[in-house]
Amino acid sequence: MTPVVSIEKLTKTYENGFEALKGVDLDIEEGEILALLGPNGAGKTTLISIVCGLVNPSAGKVLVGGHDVIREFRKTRAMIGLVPQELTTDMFETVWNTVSFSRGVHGRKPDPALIESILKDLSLWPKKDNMLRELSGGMKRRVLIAKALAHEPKILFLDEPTAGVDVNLRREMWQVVEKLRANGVTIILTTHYIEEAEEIADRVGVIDGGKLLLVEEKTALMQKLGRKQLRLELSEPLKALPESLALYNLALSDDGAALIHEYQGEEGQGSIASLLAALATENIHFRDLSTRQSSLEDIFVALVGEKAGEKA
Ligand SMILES: Nc1ncnc2c1ncn2[C@@H]1O[C@H](COP(=O)(O)OP(=O)(O)OP(=O)(O)O)[C@@H](O)[C@H]1O
Repeated sequence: MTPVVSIEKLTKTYENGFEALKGVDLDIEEGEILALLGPNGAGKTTLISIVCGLVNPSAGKVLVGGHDVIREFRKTRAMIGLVPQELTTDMFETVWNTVSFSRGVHGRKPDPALIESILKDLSLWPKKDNMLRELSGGMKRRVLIAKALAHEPKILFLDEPTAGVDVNLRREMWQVVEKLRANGVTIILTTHYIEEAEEIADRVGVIDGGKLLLVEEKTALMQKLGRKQLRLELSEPLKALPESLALYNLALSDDGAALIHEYQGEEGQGSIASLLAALATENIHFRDLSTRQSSLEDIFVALVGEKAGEKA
């Protein structure tokens, strides 16, 4: 399938000499939700801005729907909706006018029925005649999305859609994103919240220092890099691990009261059965057991290191 966005060897050096992107290659498939994760200053906004034609690349090529974002800017921009972090529109304007105006800016003919359905989808319909300043923070965020959708883009970029919002609103935003995807919109979002990527993305890209460290299916990524842990609470504490258990990836807790077995993805099933048998042979009994799977956050921190850990 031809990617809807194709980014090739993209670099960006700002005027002050700062290299914000260092050769990024990325294909985005139609209809997917891609989450770009990365610490502050990683290059996420720069990347999005280039695709949206707001920042010029230093080298490389970006195609949107097969069109070059520089030479065919009008065509590519018309296909893209961009949801920035903050509302910069006139706070004394009404919701209806703000969203309708945005359609006009992109050269599209007025379509009140469409604006109505966008506002209804985003639960903004009852507020259509309210001024933006009269809306709650969450409603303002939804107006940003409505504005970006008013010209019927095929691709929607969301720059940190849930930064600084409460848990309920975050869940609500995720539902909005899901609904858009169901309508066939391709969605690219940047986020600091790993939980967000874990929850809604089909694929996850990790950017750090201007480089795309990886981009992979979320579930495959978690299977491949995610570690699992089995913890056995022992009936009697142990002073040391018996030698016969050395071949299992086992650790004894500091107080000797628990055994911790780490394994990767699917390899575990077989090893757990034989570990339990070996414990029985050694006459080691346990009173309880629990398992834990490493999250996308663990994977991300391991990849990007402490810098990301502080942010996450
Ligand atoms: N106009 C500019 N001139 C010089 N440097 C810039 C400019 N814009 C961004 N940068 C630098 O490029 C790097 C990448 O910035 P960018 O905004 O793309 O990061 P980001 O991943 O979006 O970060 P954040 O999560 O904080 O929004 C940063 O170090 C930033 O200081």
